Amino acid sequence: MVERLSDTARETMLPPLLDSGWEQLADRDAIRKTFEFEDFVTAFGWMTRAALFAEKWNHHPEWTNVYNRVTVILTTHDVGGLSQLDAKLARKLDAL
Ligand SMILES: C[C@H](O)[C@H](O)[C@H]1CNC2=NC(N)=NC(=O)C2=N1
Repeated sequence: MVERLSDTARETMLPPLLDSGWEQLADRDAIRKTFEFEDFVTAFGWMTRAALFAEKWNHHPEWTNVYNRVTVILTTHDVGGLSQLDAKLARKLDAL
């Protein structure tokens, strides 16, 4: 059962993500990052690989793509805020 991140969990999980370019949204409990690629095909290829993990983990990003940029927002709808799954997916997106 996935749960909203506790204050203690946030203290360990969020700093590394903020260091790698994720930011917390002011108006909801979510994180956002814009990934930039060489061109549209590279961006879309990355989205395709990311989508396979999202589907495997049943945890899906809110994202938009404009040419070579993909803006990703992560939050866990089932709990109304950030959970471990968001940190896990964020780390995967950074690594892809
Ligand atoms: C029914 C289905 O398992 C849920 O809607 C899953 C699907 N993907 C999801 N993705 C995200 N980001 N948050 C969720 O709460 C979520 N829930």
